[in-house]
Amino acid sequence: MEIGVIGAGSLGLLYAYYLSKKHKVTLYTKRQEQADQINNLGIQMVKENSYHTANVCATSETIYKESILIITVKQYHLETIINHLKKLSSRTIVFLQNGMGHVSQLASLLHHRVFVGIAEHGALKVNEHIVHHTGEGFTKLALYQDQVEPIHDLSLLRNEQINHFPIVFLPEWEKMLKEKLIVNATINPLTALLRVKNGELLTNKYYKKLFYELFEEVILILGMEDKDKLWDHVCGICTSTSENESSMLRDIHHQRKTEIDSILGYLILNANGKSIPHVSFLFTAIKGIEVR
Ligand SMILES: NC(=O)C1=CN([C@@H]2O[C@H](COP(=O)(O)OP(=O)(O)OC[C@H]3O[C@@H](n4cnc5c(N)ncnc54)[C@H](OP(=O)(O)O)[C@@H]3O)[C@@H](O)[C@H]2O)C=CC1
Ligand SMILES: CC(C)(CO)C(=O)C(=O)O
Repeated sequence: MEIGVIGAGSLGLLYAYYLSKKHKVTLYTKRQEQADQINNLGIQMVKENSYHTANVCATSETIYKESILIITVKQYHLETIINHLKKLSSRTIVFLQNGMGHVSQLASLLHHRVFVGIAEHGALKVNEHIVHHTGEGFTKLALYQDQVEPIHDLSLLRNEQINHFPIVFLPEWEKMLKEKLIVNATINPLTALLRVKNGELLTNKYYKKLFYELFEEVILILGMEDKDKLWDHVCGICTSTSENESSMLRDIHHQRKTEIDSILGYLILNANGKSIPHVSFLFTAIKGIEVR
């Protein structure tokens, strides 16, 4: 299959590397200098101190000619891309962003087959063409909204699995995104504000109290049932990533914009007057840190 990956940051380099094992991949960069480096040197993927190289074609031209496009830019860069996608003929488009800010924009793309997904991998861009695969996980995909599932191009991804890069398809897009949102809405802003690794939210009893109170507000806004099971899920991820800095903490350390608008901002927009003091406080605190 011909696959275009749009956004050559941490996740885009990782996905282009693995997908190129079985497919013809074009990686769309923002800057031509990055595309030139990738074309000259390939993508290098580092895992447990060993380097692996894949030759992938890269360009900064927004031609997007492939029948499958995987979007790996941050939430706050989606608008430009979505404006391009609106004008393209029908194809399969996959969104892999954390948060749910993009969901309201997907209605303008319904002439395409739109999938939303969550990436459980950990990826860290080392430089323009090298990516560190810091944690293995599933890519979970679901068809967005009421689109009838056709025999879609992505079926091939399900059938032709790539080693260390499993892809699964789930039936309920909203449940899938909400479960991931709960993780990112609790772990990310708290670790970013407290400047701690994920695991400390469980080992420090005061932080754990805040963590649980925040979790309760997030569940309330999303109207989720099965609170105990979801709390176990969030704690499980916190434990398995205990030595990680969350992406929001990393963004703050590197003085980059965070994805807070599409995580807690999205929740505030959907709170319908519910009492959510922790969510509101954390949203404003992270926005304040961004400005600083
Ligand atoms: N990294 C990870 O482990 C995971 C990330 N995610 C999610 O995936 C998404 C991407 O994250 P991540 O890869 O870490 O982010 P990065 O910031 O590393 O990568 C985003 C890339 O998109 C590029 N970009 C921005 N606008 C455009 C454009 N118009 N055309 C082409 N490229 C563009 C940026 O280019 P430039 O650098 O030149 O500005 C950057 O290279 C986020 O929503 C994140 O939450 C989810 C799970 C895991
Ligand atoms: C799962 C978690 C919290 C891992 O750090 C993450 O997705 C992130 O940091 O954005």
